Amino acid sequence: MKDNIVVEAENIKKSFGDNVVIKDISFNLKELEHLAVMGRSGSGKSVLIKSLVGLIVPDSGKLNVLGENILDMDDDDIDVIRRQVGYLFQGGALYDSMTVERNMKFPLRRHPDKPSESEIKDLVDETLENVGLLETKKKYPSELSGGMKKRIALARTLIMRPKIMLYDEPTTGLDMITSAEISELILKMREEYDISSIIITHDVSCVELTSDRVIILGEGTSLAEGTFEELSNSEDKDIRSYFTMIHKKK
Ligand SMILES: Nc1ncnc2c1ncn2[C@@H]1O[C@H](COP(=O)(O)OP(=O)(O)OP(=O)(O)O)[C@@H](O)[C@H]1O
Repeated sequence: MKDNIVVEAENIKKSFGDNVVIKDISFNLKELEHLAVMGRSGSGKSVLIKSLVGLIVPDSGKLNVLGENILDMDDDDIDVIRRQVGYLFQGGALYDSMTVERNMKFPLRRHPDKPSESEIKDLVDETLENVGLLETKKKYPSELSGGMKKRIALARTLIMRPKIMLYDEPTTGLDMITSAEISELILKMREEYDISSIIITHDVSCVELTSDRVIILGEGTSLAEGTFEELSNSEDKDIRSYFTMIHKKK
């Protein structure tokens, strides 16, 4: 991990009408760091990471992503940042009517370098190879298992070579072995592509395997911050409880 800070959030606040979701949250993400974000359903985890790519605009606070204050940006400038931040959505939805290959090519239309056909083919092949699924290129999503779909969705995000990855519950709905494989893949992708990541998850094993640091959100704020070791052995039983079976599933 390096000391450069790639995300800096200070005193973020966000309400939807009367629903105060984020009262006051500050955190940062260092280059090559893996930060896990835990918290009960509805604690604002997704709202927080959506605000990093301009999908949700906080009511107040400071938000720097890759050195840019994204709250002061117009849509075109946010788009430049967005291309460098990969977002693996909860459903990780692939287009069912397209083969894996076409799904992979889809985001490249927005690639600023406008790669040639042969460069696109190389990018698709290399990225699929890296998630171990080159052989699925001509298949449709309906022919793939849940774990495979997740890998392809990840590959499709990685094809843009993001500097930051935002994972929204990457292992939800997968069995324990497949979940562990996805966690391993998250680690491998950091090595391969020098990515810093924020990983929202309820999966304690995923936190243990992937994270350098953990924050727990609750009551609109950060309830605790530390390593997996520190928080899972916390003296505060409420904090420890996030690492027990009760919180493994929603
Ligand atoms: N676009 C929106 N408009 C209105 N309310 C919203 C919007 N997005 C989120 N919320 C509200 O913000 C709260 C937090 O939602 P969020 O999805 O961030 O929770 P979460 O911690 O990610 O939960 P989960 O673990 O279930 O995914 C919820 O009460 C939700 O209804």
